[in-house]
Amino acid sequence: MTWQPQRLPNDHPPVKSGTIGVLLVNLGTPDGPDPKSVKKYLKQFLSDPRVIEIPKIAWQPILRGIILNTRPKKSSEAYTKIWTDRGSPLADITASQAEAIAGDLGENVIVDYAMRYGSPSIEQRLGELTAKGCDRILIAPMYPQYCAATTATVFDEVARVLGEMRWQPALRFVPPYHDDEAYITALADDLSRQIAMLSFKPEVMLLSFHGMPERTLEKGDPYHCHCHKTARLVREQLEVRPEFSGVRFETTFQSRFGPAQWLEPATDDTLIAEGEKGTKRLVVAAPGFAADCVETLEELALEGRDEFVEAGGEDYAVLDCLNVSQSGIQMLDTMIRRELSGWI
Ligand SMILES: C=CC1=C(C)c2cc3[nH]c(cc4nc(cc5[nH]c(cc1n2)c(C)c5CCC(=O)O)C(CCC(=O)O)=C4C)c(C)c3C=C
Ligand SMILES: [Fe+2]
Ligand SMILES: [Fe+2]
Repeated sequence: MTWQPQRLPNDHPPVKSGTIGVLLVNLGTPDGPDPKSVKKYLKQFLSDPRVIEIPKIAWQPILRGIILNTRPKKSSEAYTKIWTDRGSPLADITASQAEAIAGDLGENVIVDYAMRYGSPSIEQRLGELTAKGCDRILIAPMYPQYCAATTATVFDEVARVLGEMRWQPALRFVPPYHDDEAYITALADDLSRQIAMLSFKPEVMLLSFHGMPERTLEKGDPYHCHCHKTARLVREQLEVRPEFSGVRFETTFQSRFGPAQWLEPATDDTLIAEGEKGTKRLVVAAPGFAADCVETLEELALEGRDEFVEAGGEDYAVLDCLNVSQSGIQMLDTMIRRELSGWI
């Protein structure tokens, strides 16, 4: 008997392939600013062992018994102040970033965004991309500085989702870009543009990064070093520009959480110390955030102003993150094109 090729069953499902996906991933945000939505979000976020590195058996009773009964109310007040009719600024800006780079990469590339915690989830978006035929996917964690609590947890979740797929796409990840020339130049140009628009010339510029427990540094997390390298490279580009002549640069860490020792100097303590020692004009930039969020719009812009002014400061401004600025989108486009090399 001669060999016959095996015939496919008539009901073989149609399979789509040949498309490339790009998924921008940022931290996440509640679905609404109300305490219930914030509680749901914090429960998911703060249950991640990459974020709180305390054994589950010790941490879960504290989280469920104390934190989730107190923090949602306080955080909800902060979210209420920054919420817009387009929802959470973090999700809104990340969606706009995806939209802005989508057109440039060609018809065969689908660009979308996901939130590591909350929605749209990585699971949902990976499902949608593969259903649209993306058999190659580039994941872009929107964190310039590598940190286990942010960058690594995106990888963990992508791996978990792929673990449930029969036909997995080929995957690439955008590496941390804390010292990438495209990022440093975009930051320097955008900060210069914004400084030129201020009504005052600052004496001090704080470069404020999100904090981390200090012990993560001892455990080998490169986050602290990445932040300091970004700060040095941006400062080196800025201090030779006329609009920054005489400006003193300081690097600080914000958003302390819980009783453990966090990276120092703390942004809030520094704002108070600057006001008390006679600094009158101060600006803050937050280069570690790819998009404005509750930490920049509320903690820095609102709480930070009060702290500085109550301590004796006068003029205060928080500059926008790269968001969808021309420099920011050009930088994302450059990095994503580079990481898609050979695919497009
Ligand atoms: C940019 C990098 C970030 C690191 C590093 C990071 C570490 C980290 N964060 C918490 C706890 C909270 N963070 C919260 C908000 C928040 N954090 C980041 C980024 C990093 N976090 C962003 C972009 C945001 C804003 C989200 C938004 O919806 O706008 C919050 C929630 C707000 C609040 O209650 O204050 C918490 C809590 C820990 C414990 C941690 C490191 C271990
Ligand atoms: Fe955070
Ligand atoms: Fe905060």
